[in-house]
Amino acid sequence: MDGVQRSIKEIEDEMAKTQKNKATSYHLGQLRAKLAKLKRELITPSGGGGGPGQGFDVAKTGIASVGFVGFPSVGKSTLMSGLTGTHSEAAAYEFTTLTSVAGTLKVHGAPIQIIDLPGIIEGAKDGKGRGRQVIAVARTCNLIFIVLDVGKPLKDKAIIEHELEGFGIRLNKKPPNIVVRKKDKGGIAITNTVPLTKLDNDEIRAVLSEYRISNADVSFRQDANVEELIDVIEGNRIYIPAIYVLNKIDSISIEELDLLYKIPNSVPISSRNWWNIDDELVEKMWQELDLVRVYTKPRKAAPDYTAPVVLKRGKSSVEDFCNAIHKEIFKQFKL
Ligand SMILES: Nc1nc2c(ncn2[C@@H]2O[C@H](COP(=O)(O)OP(=O)(O)OP(=O)(O)O)[C@@H](O)[C@H]2O)c(=O)[nH]1
Ligand SMILES: [K+]
Ligand SMILES: [Mg+2]
Repeated sequence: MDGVQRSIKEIEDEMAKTQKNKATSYHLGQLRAKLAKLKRELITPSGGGGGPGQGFDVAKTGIASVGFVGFPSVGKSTLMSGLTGTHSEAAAYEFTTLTSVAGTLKVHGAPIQIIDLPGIIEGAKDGKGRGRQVIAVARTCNLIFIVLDVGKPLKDKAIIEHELEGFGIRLNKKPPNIVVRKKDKGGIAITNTVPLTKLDNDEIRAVLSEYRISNADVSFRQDANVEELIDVIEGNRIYIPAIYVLNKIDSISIEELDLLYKIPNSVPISSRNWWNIDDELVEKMWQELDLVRVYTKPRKAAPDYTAPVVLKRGKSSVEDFCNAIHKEIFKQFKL
């Protein structure tokens, strides 16, 4: 354990033995903020070597990208090869895949980049295995498939979520509706449009002070917790949708399968037998990517339904459309 990791452990231990109440909330707020700052050091190491993304970067193609994250041998490569036709080696031993392998899947006319990645293990974000590089690629994707083996305990799910969270990725969450507006003077003014049940003023002040913010208007428009406040102050969080792909259902019973359906945002599949993939998984992927198809209609002719222009929702203005076909067209359009 290096210095940073030891400090993290000390703070976590102290937080664990500190009961939350009025008297301790300032102190707990301070500890939370200190912890977040230390974790940031872990993921952005100063000095060369081992930086995120090294040797692993994927040239982005297509309209959106989906990255596969999971423990070794859960079936990521089997699924990726089947979806895209691009060969990614699959085998019964762990760490078969050693780098990123990208392919393309066409969904409703839109080319989607599918990125197979090496398996990750607990401690990945702290530099174990190739975890950092894997997570760094995942950070750049529009959607993450968290691939799990239904034959293994589902505690894997919590471990992977923790690894991604530790790298500033927020899964299936919206950016917190909190605004911190720094000023030159005037001290701290805290306002809220909804009651705050998870945070008190002391805790908020402790966090701000830990980040050396002494003059700011802070407005809460949701019942936020301390983590969400810190996320807004840190500012480098990435909000990505995730689907839990529960693979190898061919190896379990119907009763066990019923239980799996209770996991939110999940799709049980078998990549070996190709069950539940084309209709269920690919459709769910399409929904989560939230893409918009625009059909072009030549004058005095029927719309062309074979070649839609695909845009991201919220980025589907006439300008975005023109940009998608050709940047020059938009310039002409403005005249
Ligand atoms: N029973 C069953 N086995 C599967 C399924 N999908 C993959 N496998 C097997 O699981 C093993 C691992 O598959 P891979 O596709 O290499 O898994 P991976 O997650 O890419 O593994 P790494 O690259 O090592 O992380 C292989 O022996 C596959 O044949 C499935 O749906 N059912
Ligand atoms: K494998
Ligand atoms: Mg693989």
